[in-house]
Amino acid sequence: MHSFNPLVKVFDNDESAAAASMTLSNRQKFKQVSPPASLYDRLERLGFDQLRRTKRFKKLKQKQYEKAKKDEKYEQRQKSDVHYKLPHLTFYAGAKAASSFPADTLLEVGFVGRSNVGKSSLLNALAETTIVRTSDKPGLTQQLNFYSAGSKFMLVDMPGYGFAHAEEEERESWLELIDTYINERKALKRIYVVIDGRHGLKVADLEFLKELDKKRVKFQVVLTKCDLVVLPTLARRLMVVENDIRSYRHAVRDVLAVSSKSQAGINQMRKEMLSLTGHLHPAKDKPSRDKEHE
Ligand SMILES: Nc1nc2c(ncn2[C@@H]2O[C@H](COP(=O)(O)OP(=O)(O)OP(=O)(O)O)[C@@H](O)[C@H]2O)c(=O)[nH]1
Ligand SMILES: [Mg+2]
Repeated sequence: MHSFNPLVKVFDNDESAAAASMTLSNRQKFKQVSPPASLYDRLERLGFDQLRRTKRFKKLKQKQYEKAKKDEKYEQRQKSDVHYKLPHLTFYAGAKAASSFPADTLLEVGFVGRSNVGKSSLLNALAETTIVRTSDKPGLTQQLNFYSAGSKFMLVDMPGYGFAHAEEEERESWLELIDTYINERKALKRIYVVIDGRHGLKVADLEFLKELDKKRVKFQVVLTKCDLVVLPTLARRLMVVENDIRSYRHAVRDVLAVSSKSQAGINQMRKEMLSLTGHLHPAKDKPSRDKEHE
């Protein structure tokens, strides 16, 4: 007698079956991981202390967690927090075709990811600005947009991949443009692959990561919209995604967790970007009134 395989019954193509099997195994992986108290401590320091704890979490972890908080080192780390600032962001160029890419004179960091995950919002949060257009509807960014950070380096916002509602032709042309940019751009220092923290890596993401790895482009995964999950889910998500990308040779091992809405994790990401581009000059935190000015 044949054993029942729900994947064969429900899905009639390989990609859907792969998606389903990944979802199932992700769920299993999720149940299995047990984040250590030090991870909760790290997330709290990043600013995720406002996230809701579940009752189960409180029961399991609260003692360990409170102990970590009382730790002397934790107090010192809290006190040494500084506010990092990106140089003032201005729109530099937009490109619908490779022929319109500006000359690559400055180092660049690119932001890619599925539509609507929050790439453009992340640029705004990092640079403490609102100049990058965002929308609650997927597919707003339709070209490569180059933003100059105080003539020091560039942030490059890209259209989303895996956007189901765009015309097939349009989607293909966006992918081609992203592909050409990644293949040819000498100034490209790093790609940030932005993932929705509620969902983790999808099939389209894994395919994209595989391509990046083949191209030998250094990339780092960033979980965003992390304000929309509870703290134990975020901790687990981080562990699962970090495990999922272990086999990619060109992936940065640490996965970043951020929220453009609550600002959690944003300061840490700024610090890493400044360090990456050779412009890390920490300045003591200033009153918020001054933060709007360079
Ligand atoms: N709660 C929450 N919402 C967010 C966050 N980041 C972005 N959003 C919302 O998500 C929606 C999409 O944001 P965008 O920044 O336009 O997304 P995108 O990835 O640039 O989208 P495309 O340009 O279409 O590829 C907007 O409604 C944002 O307000 C976040 O960290 N938390
Ligand atoms: Mg966008």
